[in-house]
Amino acid sequence: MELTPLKDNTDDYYGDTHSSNNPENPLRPDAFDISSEEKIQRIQHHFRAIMETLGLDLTDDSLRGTPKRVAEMMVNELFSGLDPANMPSMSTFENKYKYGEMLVEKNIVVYSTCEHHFLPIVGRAHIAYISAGRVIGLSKMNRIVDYFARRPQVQERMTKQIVHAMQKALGTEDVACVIDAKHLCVNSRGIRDIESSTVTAEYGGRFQQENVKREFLELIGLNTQFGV
Ligand SMILES: Nc1nc2c(ncn2[C@@H]2O[C@H](COP(=O)(O)OP(=O)(O)OP(=O)(O)O)[C@@H](O)[C@H]2O)c(=O)[nH]1
Ligand SMILES: [Zn+2]
Repeated sequence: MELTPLKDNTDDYYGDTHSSNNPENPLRPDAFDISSEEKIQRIQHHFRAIMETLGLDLTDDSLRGTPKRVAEMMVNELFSGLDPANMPSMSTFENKYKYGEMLVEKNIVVYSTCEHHFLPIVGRAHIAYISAGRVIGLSKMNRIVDYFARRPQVQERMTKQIVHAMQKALGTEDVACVIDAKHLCVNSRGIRDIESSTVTAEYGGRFQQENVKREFLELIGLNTQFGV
């Protein structure tokens, strides 16, 4: 795995591929050719160079372990959702009780990372579906959010990915997801607006109908006067 050379020495790399229709994260074809252990070693090496470039003394007791700590955190925690091997099993069951209304799993905690600045995204996700014969274990909805959140992300893509995964698992289009999250890249740097948060929504199948959408938004406690 050779690293892509920078095009020049300027501040490029904001990218021009903010494609909203493609819910896949842009991954290199060789993304999983090397092991997690190898990734940790390489990131450790690069992060040490970043710290040294900043002028930090890596012989200091408190800083010595940081490159390894950061590398392990990235590969094993923050970005473990890049690896499809870590996709949670999405156990579904027969809808024996014939529950035909929407089911809402709300206030699911979201910890993700903004792919533009590598700063945290922190918020809540709300998921709903209407069974077409199968029901899903409640915790699986929390797990699927966590899986897609553990990637460098943009919120719009993450919202769509969650809906797609649920639709696939349940065999129905009738799935919706709303995410309300704070982006630390907006809150703690740049414009430094600590109050604003970002709301994204994806409505599949019957959730595109006004009354169904409204019921969902009312159940999760969002003011529907202006729609979302
Ligand atoms: N659409 C979208 N934008 C995001 C998300 N997370 C961060 N951003 C934005 O990505 C943009 C990157 O813009 P740039 O102008 O290249 O970066 P920047 O110079 O750091 O921008 P400022 O934050 O305005 O200082 C910023 O406006 C971020 O707020 C996200 O999940 N979705
Ligand atoms: Zn950002």
